[in-house]
Parts: sequence; C-alpha cells; structure tokens
Amino acid sequence: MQRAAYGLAQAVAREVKSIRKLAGASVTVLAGKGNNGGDGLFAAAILARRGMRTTAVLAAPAVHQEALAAFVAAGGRVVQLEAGNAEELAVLSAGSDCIIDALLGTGARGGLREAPAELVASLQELRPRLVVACDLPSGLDANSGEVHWPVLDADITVTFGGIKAGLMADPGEGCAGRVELVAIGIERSLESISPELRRLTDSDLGTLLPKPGRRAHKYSRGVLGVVAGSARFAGAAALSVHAAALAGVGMVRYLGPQSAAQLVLARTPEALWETDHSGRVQAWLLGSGVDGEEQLQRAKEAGALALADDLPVVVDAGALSLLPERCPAHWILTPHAGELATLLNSLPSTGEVKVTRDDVESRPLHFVRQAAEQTGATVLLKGATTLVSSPSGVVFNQSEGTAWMATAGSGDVLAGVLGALLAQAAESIRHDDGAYAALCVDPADRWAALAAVAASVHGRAGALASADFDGGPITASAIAEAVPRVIGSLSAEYDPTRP
Ligand SMILES: NC(=O)C1=CN([C@@H]2O[C@H](COP(=O)(O)OP(=O)(O)OC[C@H]3O[C@@H](n4cnc5c(N)ncnc54)[C@H](OP(=O)(O)O)[C@@H]3O)[C@@H](O)[C@H]2O)[C@@H](O)CC1
Ligand SMILES: Nc1ncnc2c1ncn2[C@@H]1O[C@H](COP(=O)(O)OP(=O)(O)O)[C@@H](O)[C@H]1O
Ligand SMILES: [K+]
Repeated sequence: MQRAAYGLAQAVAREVKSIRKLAGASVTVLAGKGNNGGDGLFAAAILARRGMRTTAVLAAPAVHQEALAAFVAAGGRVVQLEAGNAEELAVLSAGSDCIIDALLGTGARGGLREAPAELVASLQELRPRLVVACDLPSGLDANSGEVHWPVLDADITVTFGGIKAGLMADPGEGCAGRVELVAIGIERSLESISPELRRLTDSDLGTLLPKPGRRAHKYSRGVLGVVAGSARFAGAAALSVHAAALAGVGMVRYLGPQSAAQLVLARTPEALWETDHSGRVQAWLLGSGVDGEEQLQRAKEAGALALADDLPVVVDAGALSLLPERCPAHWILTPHAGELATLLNSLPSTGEVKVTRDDVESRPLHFVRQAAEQTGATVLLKGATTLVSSPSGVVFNQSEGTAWMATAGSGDVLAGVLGALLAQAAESIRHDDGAYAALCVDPADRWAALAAVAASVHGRAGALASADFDGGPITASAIAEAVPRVIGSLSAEYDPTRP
C-alpha cells in the first residue's frame, strides 16, 4: 500500500508542479471506506508533508484507520460527507488544484450511491482542474470496463501492479485519461496469470508485420480475393481494394459487378477484375458494401471455397449474415457495435433476450468475447477502441486512432488492410517463424494478434493523416494513403536480433 501511495503522490506532485509551485497548492482526496481510500489518504499525507494544503472528504463513517491517522498527523484537514452536504463539498473540492478520486477501487461492487454519487455528479459538472484517479476511476468495473454512472472523468489514472482490463476497454477507457502504471512488487506473481487484455506495442507490431523476403514474387507475397461493393455501394469496393494494395498485398483479385469493377480499376489499376472464383488466393475479404442477391451469392461461394481450402477470411458488413454454423478461428469478423448486436441476435445460442447496440457499447469486452465464443471465429469489434477476441477469450485492444476516423468508408479501409495482412501472413501464422512465440502469443490466438496489428495500423494511419492537416478532419481515402508510411515506420522498429 505504501508503494502504491508513494507512486500516486509522485504523479500528483509532478502534475501540480507543471502548473504551479507545490508548496501552497491544494489537493482534495475523496476517500472511500476500503483500501483504495487508504491509498488515497496515505498519498495525501505524503503531499501534505511536501507542503501542499490537503483536505480529505470522507465518504464513509469509517475509513482506513492507519491511513487516516497518517493523514491527520501530516496536518491534513478532514471533512465528513453526509446526506445534506454533497453539493457544498463538491464546490469546495472543485476549488482545489487537484482532486484524487479514491472512493472505490478493485473491491467495488456496482457504482457510487447516495451522497458519494451526488458529490461526483456535481463535481463532474463543475469541471475540476485536474483529477487523478487512484487505481481506477470510481464506479468503473476493473475487469470489464463497464461503467456505473456517475463517474468522475480522470485526467490521469495511476494504477497499481498491472493495467486493469477495465482501463483498456470502453466505456471505462474513456473515463480514465492517461493511464500510468506503478509497480508495487506483486508483478511477479501476476506473470503466471494470463492477462485479460493485451495491447501490442510498437515493437510488437514491427515484429508481426509481414515483410517480403529477398526472393519474393507477387504470388509468394500473397493474393487477396475480394468480394466487396455492389452497384449501390461501389465506393466500398474501391476503398477496400485500394487499402489492401497500399498495405502491401502481392495482388488483389476483385469479384463484383462491372460498375463497381470500373471504379475499383480506375482507383487501383494494380487490381485484377475476375468474373469467376477460379483464380488462386491466399485469403478472402468478403462483405464490405456487399448488397443485392448477385453479389451476396458471390460472397457465399467464396466463403464455401475458403472453408473447403481452409483459407483465412475477413468477414465484414454484408457478409456477416453468411456465417457457417461454426467458423474457424481464421475467419475474422469485423462488425461495429450495431452489426455485432444483429449478429448475436441471429445466433440460436444467444437466447431469448435481444442484444441492442447500446448493450454492446456499454459492455464491449463482454459481447466481443461472447461473439467469438459462440461463432468460433475471431471477432474484431470496431469503435474508438478496437477489441479483438480470439475464440479462446484472449482479447487484444488497440486504440491509436482519432475520432475523425468515425467517417464513412473508414471500416472498408480497415477490412482492406486486414485482408492484405492475412494474405501475406497466412503461411507464417500457420508455421510460426518464432515471431508469435517470442511475444508469448499462443498458436490459437495468432489470428487475433494479426487482426490487432491491422487495427493498430489503421488507427495510426488515421492519426497520421489527421496530423498532416494539423489535427483536422480526414476522409477514409486519406487513412488508406497513410498506411504505407505507418507500415514503413513500424517495420523500422522491428529488431531482428530479438530472441
Ligand atoms: N494487492 C492489492 O490488491 C492491492 C490493492 N491496493 C488498493 O486496494 C484497492 C482495493 O481495495 P478494497 O479491496 O478494499 O476495495 P475498495 O474498492 O477500496 O473498497 C471496497 C469497499 O467498499 C465497499 N463498497 C463496495 N462497493 C461499493 C459501492 N458500490 N458503494 C459504496 N461502497 C462500496 C465495500 O464494503 P461493503 O459494501 O461490503 O460494506 C468494500 O469494503 C485497490 O483498488 C487499490 O487501490 C493497493 O494498495 C495495492 C495492493
Ligand atoms: N471515435 C473513434 N475513434 C477512433 N476510431 C474510430 C472512432 N469511431 C470509429 N472509429 C474507427 O473507424 C472505423 C469505422 O468503421 P465502420 O463503422 O465500419 O464505418 P464504415 O462502415 O462507414 O466504413 C472503425 O475502424 C473504427 O474502429
Ligand atoms: K478510485
């Protein structure tokens, strides 16, 4: 607890010092009855000894006794939160330079209630200057990222021992601000426990991104078959094929109506327009912008071929309704929240109660796992944070994008990038050359890891494209155009001397 409190106090001191002198600056700790409150009070005691004016708002009649004693001994002021004074204490707290949210930690069941809930709701409206959450924002479920409102949005969350899943999955991630990890000496015992959520780092991405060997040719690089677009949604075909080409695929075979093919070829003359399914491919991309019987039929036939030949498939948008009874893990479904709800409702194993888009947005981690488990596929759930669940339940989570990416066609670009990576990497995934093993990715979870690479490349490309316009808006086409730069710079991170 002392290590946790020390780490928390250091972070608060550093942040406050970046705005004003520490001595004389004020901090208010909101302390709950459990150990989380104890951490907050111990941290505030350290800050009081460093000359800060400290106030503790006690949210329960009895709080951590030793921590409270240390806080009082250090000169801290104590006020008791009661039924009638929540608003008054919210105004008092909002006046301080920093608020430490130590109401609830990992031991919480459900969210804040009564006076603490009132306090936090009022504080949120008063827009405090700086909020540092102790371990996690109070009201957030550490394991699922589910949020029980009200929650005080943190600028920084100082978390202990390991980054909790709930800090990396929406909607929790959206409340946590920047997450900083403080080591408290229990990490070794955590190593044996497989992490709930995993985020790939720059060098992981560099390691997993496929690279052409010196003697590569276009067929050995991987060919992607694409059934996307339709007369109505021709743009989806053009975007996904172009993105696949920019993500380094050896070749694209496009299957679709002539009107869409014309647009595809005008945009990407490198692609081939095929009128039947006879050309060999290493992976399929099915569904983006697919509409109408004829194109759905093409997607269905390609899906059947993929099953027969054991080929990996990206299943997007229109093709999500064409799943076999049980998918292999190398079928990667790419729904957004609404599509995931529809998909779950179409599965006999979901049961009577219908899942809504809101349900998925409130508990994305839960539902992405459920979909992967029920379908057998790898499921990539799109959103501000993208979650990829392997059917084993291991989840990767990437969140490098920008909200400007919420624009039409952005998902088609992601599908193209993922298809391109699948076509290139299918062989090396099946016969790992050591890259996945080096990153401790189980064989069963390699498809999910590669899908996470695609999500990460896509998110970074969006951020880079927006940065080109000083953080301004972007089109889906601009995301695609930035993909080669992202792959180039990440590949440079790859250190071939890694074990
Ligand atoms: N190795 C470790 O684990 C380390 C842990 N550390 C720290 O400990 C924190 C976890 O501490 P914790 O277990 O005491 O839980 P925490 O959330 O502070 O309080 C739970 C208490 O609150 C109550 N309560 C529950 N739900 C409630 C609600 N909705 N609304 C109101 N009350 C509610 C419940 O009481 P009950 O409902 O049973 O009366 C229970 O007694 C963790 O986040 C980290 O900061 C670090 O020091 C480093 C090492
Ligand atoms: N707020 C956001 N922040 C970051 N990325 C986002 C955000 N909203 C959406 N995205 C990303 O943009 C893409 C949108 O895909 P999708 O909903 O399928 O759009 P479309 O069907 O128009 O192509 C996904 O990759 C998603 O992760
Ligand atoms: K907290």
